[in-house]
Amino acid sequence: MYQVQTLNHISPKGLEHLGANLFALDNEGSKPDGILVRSADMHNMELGPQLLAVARAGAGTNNIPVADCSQRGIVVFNTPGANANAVKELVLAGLVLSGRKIAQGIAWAQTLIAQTEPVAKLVEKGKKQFVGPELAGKKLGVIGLGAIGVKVANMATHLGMEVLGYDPYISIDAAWNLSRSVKHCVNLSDLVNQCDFITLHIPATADTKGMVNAKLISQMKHGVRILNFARGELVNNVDLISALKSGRVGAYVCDFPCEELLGVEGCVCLPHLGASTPESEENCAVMAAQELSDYLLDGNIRNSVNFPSVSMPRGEGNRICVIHKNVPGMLAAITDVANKAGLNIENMTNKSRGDYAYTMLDVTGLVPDEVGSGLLALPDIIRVRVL
Ligand SMILES: NC(=O)C1=CN([C@@H]2O[C@H](COP(=O)(O)OP(=O)(O)OC[C@H]3O[C@@H](n4cnc5c(N)ncnc54)[C@H](O)[C@@H]3O)[C@@H](O)[C@H]2O)C=CC1
Ligand SMILES: O=C(O)C(=O)COP(=O)(O)O
Repeated sequence: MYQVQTLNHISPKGLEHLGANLFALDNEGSKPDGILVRSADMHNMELGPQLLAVARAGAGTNNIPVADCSQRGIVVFNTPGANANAVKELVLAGLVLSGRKIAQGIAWAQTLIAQTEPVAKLVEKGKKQFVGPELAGKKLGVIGLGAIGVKVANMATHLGMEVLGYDPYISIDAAWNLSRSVKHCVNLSDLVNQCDFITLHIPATADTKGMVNAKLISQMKHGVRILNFARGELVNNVDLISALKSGRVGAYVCDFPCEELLGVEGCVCLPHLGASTPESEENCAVMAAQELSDYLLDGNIRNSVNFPSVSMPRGEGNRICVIHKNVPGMLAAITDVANKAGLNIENMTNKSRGDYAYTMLDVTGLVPDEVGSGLLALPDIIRVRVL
């Protein structure tokens, strides 16, 4: 029986994939084998030595100590693309919100109730303060053309916008899915200096944190409207607020409110609603639960952010799963331990990713305890499981 701890509300449709005969679900989870998480911050959590995997029901993994997990042989999964449509639809709202002063208009309309003049008359008199531009014919810059960025870029072409995209690491899949009318920018300056609207769809990493700062803003068009449905950390808020005050930035629509942004004119804050649809919550939960189950039960790795994708159909016999450093001689050392125990290796697979690698062996014959301890005694072996 595997213990699975949920750190956030996870759609019950996903949890159904963790059958009660094999998995015990627990919110408190004193010693979980697996963790299911959305945005809960895990950086200061103590992760026990028994923890095998963390599955993020969503895209961003900056709330998880991924490097530390890698060193300890904890596999971290996410659910690529599972909430992309939900975010795309909210970006559509964000585009309109950033131009048409809808949030300000709604807030103003609410104040009319207390006035002496008829509301309809006040509306017609006051509406001119909320005039804002249309999207059609304007230039949209999409920074990051992954699961969400591609959907946003393609959608904007259907709104009659001219779309420019920037992503130096674009995947082949994403490139195939991108509309041919999206213009490819090879550097960021090229994109930011001509766009009326700019939308961010990149992960928060050491390289991207604070990337929208005074320097980048100074290269943007006067009055540019910026949308951030990616992560708050991508933007230097002090620089952004000062650009909103000077009018250099016309509007900032952001899914990540924080103290300094609230109440700033021109800033529209949403409470991290990008993925908050029943459809997306269900998609993410189902995918995360399946990834976790597949790894805990069979050792297969799919959609991990820190270990390679490795899977084999399960046959008869036992499976030995080894997480190790990506250094020469490991395969020979691992198979040597299996041979010495008299095991016949029926199938074997090995893949590496950066500093780490993963090897799975399907063997016939009972696996004696010495195999596990023998493997763990080898240098550069991080974790061994016999399933
Ligand atoms: N507001 C919300 O509720 C949600 C926010 N997100 C955020 O959006 C981000 C993107 O999500 P997905 O599109 O699903 O991820 P993804 O991994 O499919 O796409 C990210 C893209 O960013 C690109 N990229 C990385 N560094 C870059 C850089 N310096 N410049 C330009 N491009 C760069 C990558 O090559 C990749 O194509 C997530 O990491 C997460 O932080 C994701 C889902 C929901
Ligand atoms: O998937 C992501 O990166 C998100 O930001 C969504 O977060 P959530 O699952 O709604 O807490």
